[in-house]
Amino acid sequence: MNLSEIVPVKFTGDKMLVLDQTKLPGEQKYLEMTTKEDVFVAIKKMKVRGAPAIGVAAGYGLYISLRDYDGTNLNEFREKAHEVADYLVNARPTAVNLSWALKRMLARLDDFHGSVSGAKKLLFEEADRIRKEDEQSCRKMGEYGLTLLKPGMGILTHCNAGTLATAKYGTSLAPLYLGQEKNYRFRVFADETRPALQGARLTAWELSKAGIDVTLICDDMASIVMKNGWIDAVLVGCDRMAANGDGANKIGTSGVAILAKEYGIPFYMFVPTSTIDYDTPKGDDIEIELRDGREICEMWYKTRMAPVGIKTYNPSFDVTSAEYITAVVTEKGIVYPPYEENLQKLREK
Ligand SMILES: CSC[C@@H](O)[C@@H](O)C(=O)COP(=O)(O)O
Repeated sequence: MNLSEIVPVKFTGDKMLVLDQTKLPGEQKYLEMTTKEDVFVAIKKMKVRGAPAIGVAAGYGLYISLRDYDGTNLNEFREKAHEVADYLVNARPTAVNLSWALKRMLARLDDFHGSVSGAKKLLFEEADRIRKEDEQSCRKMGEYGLTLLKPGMGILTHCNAGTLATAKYGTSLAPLYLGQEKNYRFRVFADETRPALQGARLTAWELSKAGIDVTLICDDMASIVMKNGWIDAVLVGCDRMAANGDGANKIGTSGVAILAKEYGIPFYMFVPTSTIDYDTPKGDDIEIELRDGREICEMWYKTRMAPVGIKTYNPSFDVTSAEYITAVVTEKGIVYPPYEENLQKLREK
């Protein structure tokens, strides 16, 4: 498969299109985004999901929400841009790439002096730059990540940090794609990742489409595949890494990390620098999204999975404590503990 065939967010002509990931793997359907509400709902309902892809959607989303502004007053245009950003930033709380991308767009706009049409052009160009940089950054993470792996290794994944979650390649799946080009023959075990099934619906789909050997397991099977000796490394993405190296990722990730430590298996977290939040000192300070309980009981299945009216608790992410992370792979290189100190050094690179 050519990875360019799977693009979660794209601009075709003057249309912003989002691949509706809630329909995958059954249907590949693009939705056109024409308003800020379309973009907000697409992010909230996880039609576009994965931290970097959410950042890309936010960038283009800001642009499409403002391009029909028909005034000529730049200050008023800026105010509107801040209003739209304040709205979009609330679509989901955990992945820092959402606020990171919006802040970056607004900073460019605030520094700009010229016409409103020039400001619109600048916003589009900045959104496009965020997308292109993400693609390059994923490629670099893939190259660094591959240096940690050997041909034939067994790999465990959790959630989807693949091409569907980024501009291209993915973060933690990028080394698998680059390894595939070199005939590394990895054997991948993909956790299904309840409740939204990103592992089953998305990771298993994109890896198998690429011809990579992938076996789908339920989340509660991670321990047995580790015990069987089938896993040589765990590769996961990240939604927000605190300054001390604690990393929030899809619910269940911290359990996988604890298991990996128990079995002596390296646990690698792939974190573009756009996902590091230096303003958040530690994992406990990261807001964990709580989602609708219907995801647990009915949403992804044809029949109900639980009694009507059952109480639910549905946190969408958890924080893996830095002590369980063997290394953090970024586009600027691989970072080892002590994270507090070594993540800071990345800022100078
Ligand atoms: C490169 S994507 C990294 C993370 O965003 C990913 O692992 C993840 O947890 C996605 O969660 P989701 O709820 O599907 O947006």
